Amino acid sequence: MIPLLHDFTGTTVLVFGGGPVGARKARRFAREAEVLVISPAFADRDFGTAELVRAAPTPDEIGGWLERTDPALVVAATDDEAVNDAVATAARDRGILRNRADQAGERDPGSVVVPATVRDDPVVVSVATGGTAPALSKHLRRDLEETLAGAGPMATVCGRLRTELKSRDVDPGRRREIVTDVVNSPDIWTALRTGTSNSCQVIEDVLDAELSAGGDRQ
Ligand SMILES: C[C@@]1(CC(=O)O)c2cc3[nH]c(cc4nc(cc5[nH]c(cc(n2)[C@H]1CCC(=O)O)[C@@](C)(CC(=O)O)[C@@H]5CCC(=O)O)C(CC(=O)O)=C4CCC(=O)O)c(CCC(=O)O)c3CC(=O)O
Ligand SMILES: NC(=O)C1=CN([C@@H]2O[C@H](COP(=O)(O)OP(=O)(O)OC[C@H]3O[C@@H](n4cnc5c(N)ncnc54)[C@H](O)[C@@H]3O)[C@@H](O)[C@H]2O)C=CC1
Repeated sequence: MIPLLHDFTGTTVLVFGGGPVGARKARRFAREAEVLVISPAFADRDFGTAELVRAAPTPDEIGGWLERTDPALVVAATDDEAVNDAVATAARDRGILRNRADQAGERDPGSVVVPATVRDDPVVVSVATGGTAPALSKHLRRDLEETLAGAGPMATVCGRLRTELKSRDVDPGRRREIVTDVVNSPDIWTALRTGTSNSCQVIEDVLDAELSAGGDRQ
């Protein structure tokens, strides 16, 4: 399987199963998509902004739900294997992405897996174990949360610097050098992590240093 980032904005994600696993998947996709959770009962969990629909479809009713809701992705997270099978088959027949929460290993072409994910926007890192050890994915995700502290603001700094340097016609070689030095600077990482400097201050400092160095060179 090959990891990709998929934009779900403006799409519907349909989740079958309102247990803890359905809730976790619903929360995940609700940050971007309209999520509908279909289930006869709902665990006392956070489903994010998902819409909860009380129903217990039989396997031969699953296709109808897909036709009516036209989802970009369907999640099979019920405790009924026949229903999960029907969800996977109905989605495959219609060319819709599908995620089975109750299976690992061998799966249909076109199926997707949900990795453990750390976000410090705009940075995102995901971990998967080929379905072998989801608990390990979770463990590594927690470790990565610490390693990645400050990565979001660092990405913001680099992005704004690139724009600023381009608009000032700094040559591409020098631009790359400046951005690489910023990414490798332990002082800037510490400043962003501890909050002693924010992104704007770091950008201002780097640009000031570059402009005065440019002045010296002339
Ligand atoms: C294949 C996959 C399909 C998919 O769901 O996409 C899948 C399948 C299964 N998971 C099972 C069990 C557990 N899953 C978790 C947790 C997570 N599982 C997630 C993903 C995936 N799980 C995909 C593969 C990812 C990979 O390759 O690593 C995470 C990363 C993402 C998310 O779900 O959001 C999320 C952590 C999120 C986080 O915290 O960051 C825990 C730990 C816990 O709950 O605390 C346990 C119990 C401990 C254990 O068993 O390891 C079982 C057995 C069920 C049973 O025994 O009945 C199956 C089915 C089977 O193996 O047959
Ligand atoms: N991928 C993952 O991360 C994990 C996957 N699992 C697997 O996922 C499945 C779900 O896990 P949990 O949420 O803990 O189980 P659960 O048993 O707590 O919840 C299952 C939900 O499915 C609903 N349901 C039953 N029949 C249905 C139907 N016809 N249509 C729609 N919903 C229906 C139930 O009302 C219940 O809300 C488990 O059977 C297990 O195989 C379990 C742990 C982690």
